[in-house]
Amino acid sequence: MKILMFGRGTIATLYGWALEKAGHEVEFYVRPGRAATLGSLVDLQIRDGRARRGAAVVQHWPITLREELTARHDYDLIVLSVNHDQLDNAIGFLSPRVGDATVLMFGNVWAEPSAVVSRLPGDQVVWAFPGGGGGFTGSTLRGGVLKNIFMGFCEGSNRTERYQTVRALFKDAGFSVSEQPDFRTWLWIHFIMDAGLLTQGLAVGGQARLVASREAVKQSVLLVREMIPLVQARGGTPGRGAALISRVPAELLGFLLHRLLAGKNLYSFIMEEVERTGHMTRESAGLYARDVLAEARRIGFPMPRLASLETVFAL
Ligand SMILES: NC(=O)C1=CN([C@@H]2O[C@H](COP(=O)(O)OP(=O)(O)OC[C@H]3O[C@@H](n4cnc5c(N)ncnc54)[C@H](OP(=O)(O)O)[C@@H]3O)[C@@H](O)[C@H]2O)C=CC1
Ligand SMILES: CC(C)(CO)C(=O)C(=O)O
Repeated sequence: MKILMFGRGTIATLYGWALEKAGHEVEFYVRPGRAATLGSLVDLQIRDGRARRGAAVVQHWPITLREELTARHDYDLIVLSVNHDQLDNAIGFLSPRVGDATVLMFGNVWAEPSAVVSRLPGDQVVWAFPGGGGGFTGSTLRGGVLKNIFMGFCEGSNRTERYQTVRALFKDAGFSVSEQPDFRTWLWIHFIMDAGLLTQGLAVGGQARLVASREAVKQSVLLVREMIPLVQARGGTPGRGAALISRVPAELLGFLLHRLLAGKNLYSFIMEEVERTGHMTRESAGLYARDVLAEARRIGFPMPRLASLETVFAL
């Protein structure tokens, strides 16, 4: 398969590498003028959750950057993994250039998913979310991929041939796919979990401090708990996981989440690399809470706990 990763960001590079290793032809679209600065080599210092014990990968990886994309391209798949506030712009650029490619939406979304992709041909859009992460320092990529990725359906999308092809692409590359039928709600719940953790991280002076404190992790659970009804108010249908967050004592949830975040596992390693590389600035981390609070205010939904931390995440 011929694959275009949109941008040469963290997720695009991690999964571009994994897909190229699985035998596909992978290229990166970067903004005009960026190829020379980015260079055609990435230093990978990552861990691969598909291998035993998340084996380390240290490799100089030559990549192909493209600064141009016309509608007459021959890519089978375009992987769109940009920050949620960059989606509108990226899709505006892509919409007249999609051609016959499948577009894989592969990152955070907080707006209405069907509205986000409304300028793309609906039957060419497939939804997924990465199970990996990290960040760049210069041309060195630190982080990793978990074995699992998430896929699912938003309004108007379903188990089409294109969906099956993308699913098979990842499975054949050694990933396991966790299928979430109501992907719209899944994306929103994931987003508020990011918002809770990132906001509390900002409140205590960084994700490393958050992870070191069971109390701070518990506070992030309370933030997420407050946000779940907002997802419902927007028409989402939070399932069992969200019900657990709402009902299980925060002390216990804080304890369990703290164990996951502070434990020696690939997920906590990846989150440490996000922090260590400075991938999230104060501004980008605060964006999650700003967007959640803006939506709450837009629909008149009270969110006192989050609002009380506004000075922490305001611009
Ligand atoms: N990093 C992580 O640990 C994780 C990230 N995610 C999610 O995955 C998504 C991608 O994140 P991540 O890879 O970290 O983000 P990055 O900021 O690392 O990468 C985004 C890339 O997209 C490029 N880009 C954005 N808009 C355009 C455009 N219009 N034209 C050309 N290039 C563009 C950016 O280029 P430029 O620099 O020129 O703007 C940048 O290279 C996000 O939704 C994020 O929340 C999910 C799990 C973990
Ligand atoms: C790691 C983080 C918060 C930042 O990129 C992220 O985007 C995610 O896990 O969804």
